[in-house]
Amino acid sequence: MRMTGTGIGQAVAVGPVARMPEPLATPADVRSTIGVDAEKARAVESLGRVARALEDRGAKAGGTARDVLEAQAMMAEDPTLSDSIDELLGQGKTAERAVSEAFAAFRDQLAAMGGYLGERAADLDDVAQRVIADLLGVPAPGVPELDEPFVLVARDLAPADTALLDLDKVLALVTSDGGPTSHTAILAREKSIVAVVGVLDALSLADGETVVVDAAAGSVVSEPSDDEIAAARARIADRAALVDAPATPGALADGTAIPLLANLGSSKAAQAAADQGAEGVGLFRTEFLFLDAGGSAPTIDEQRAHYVELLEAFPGKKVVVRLLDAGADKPLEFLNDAHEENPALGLRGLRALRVSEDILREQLTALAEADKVTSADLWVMAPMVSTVEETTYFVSLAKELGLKTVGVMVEVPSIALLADRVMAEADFASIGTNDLTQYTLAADRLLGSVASFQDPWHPAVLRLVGEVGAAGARAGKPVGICGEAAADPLLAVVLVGLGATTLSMSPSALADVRASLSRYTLDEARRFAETALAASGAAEARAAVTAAVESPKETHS
Ligand SMILES: C=C(OP(=O)(O)O)C(=O)O
Ligand SMILES: [Mg+2]
Repeated sequence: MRMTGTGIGQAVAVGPVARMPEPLATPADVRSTIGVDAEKARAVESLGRVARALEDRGAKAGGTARDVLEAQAMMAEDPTLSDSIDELLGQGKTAERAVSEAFAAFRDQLAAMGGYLGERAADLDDVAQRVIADLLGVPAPGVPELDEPFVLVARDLAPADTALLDLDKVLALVTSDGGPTSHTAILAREKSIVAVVGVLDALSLADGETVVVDAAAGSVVSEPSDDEIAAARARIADRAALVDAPATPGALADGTAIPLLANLGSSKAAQAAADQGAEGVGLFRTEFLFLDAGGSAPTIDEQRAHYVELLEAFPGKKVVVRLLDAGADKPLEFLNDAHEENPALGLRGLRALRVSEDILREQLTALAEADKVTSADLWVMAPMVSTVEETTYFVSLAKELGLKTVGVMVEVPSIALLADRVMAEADFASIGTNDLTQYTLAADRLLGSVASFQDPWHPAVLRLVGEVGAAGARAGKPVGICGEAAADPLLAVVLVGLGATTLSMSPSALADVRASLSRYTLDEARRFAETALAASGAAEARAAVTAAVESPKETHS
């Protein structure tokens, strides 16, 4: 049987299923026999113990996992939750029951919000289970411990479990819940774990049965035939060879160079990206620097130190730093108004920086100073630019403050449509396909209910990319892609056919994209682009290009 979901990455795995144990039963609603104060003491101690344990696991895991686990630890000690637990204890309930009810009420509120917050509901369930297990003195539910490697099947994986998965044991992850922005998906992507999330029938898989998990196809095949297993094993061997192959510069089959760059959010990840063959950095997101600074912008000195560390990791290489993109999915208290009804259409990105121009000037100054003492080739660009006038404003300010190569992100359809005029002002453009898709299809990128619209294969998005590519070629200026679209190996070829001159992506995607580009010439890439543009929707475009790739003769006719 073939089940489908959202695949994360391109890899494939074969192995026996191991199911996550089912959650603990809801504690019975019986009256406490030890009294309110004693129950309160038990609850407080347990919540504290679980919070500390989550923090310890976070410290051990580091990176994104640490942030996720620390957020969970904070949930355990959330004052609103502890108030409702106290209230329930006051009614004579046991600590187990009060914790269960209070967390369940809060999780329902989150789930009802949908989108990013809805996907945090699973995190809350996990914290509740850990506290109840602690109160009952039983082990916390978690990943099974087996001697042989297995495919882990679960409703949804708690961040605490994903973060600490033993990658030698877990061949793949299959979950019945969770969307592309769930923590499971984010962490699986970061750790390069083969994963398919949102497989509705996943829980019908039984312990011990063999499955083929294909992330590229977003499928899970149960009871696979011998041929299917052999084909999957051959792909596993091919991928292993690919990942181990020396990281040559990105190029098409006819030798056209397409530099492959990394998307980074912290200079700490720079060395690992260089090791995975990144030829530079195509998008350095600076929001994290500002989020970590706590309540105000970091000083010029603090910023300079961070930028120097980044630039030093790429001597002689291109590094594109994006100015602070606060607002919408990345709000910052000191720059954004929390009360906007449509923050994605509000004062975000360059619009917010322009209102607080001192912050913009300080960031540009810190970058110019870091550039002076390092040998990387620093480019800077502004996020959420929607007019030619904003382009002129940003380019002239950045140049006045000493930056040499200054460009804009193309994330809003208006400037893709006026790309000629934008390219006359800017030194380069970098297309952010995540936002460009959100704005072209009018679909909030954080909202699960409209996730199906958020597909960069949509010909409307591709047509805008083509406008920018053509304008770049006419002006003789580079056009990069730095949204998730560049990490899709087949779409990457289409984007090059539309005029992209560089591609930037999370480092774990580099090997697959490099291999895919090397299979096609520029002429073929252009033909695939035409095929995609001629389709009427995202699914049709993907299917038409996949068919063209599989029967090359037709594309030549
Ligand atoms: C690269 C992009 O920026 P971010 O995902 O940080 O908004 C994008 O919008 O495609
Ligand atoms: Mg963006």
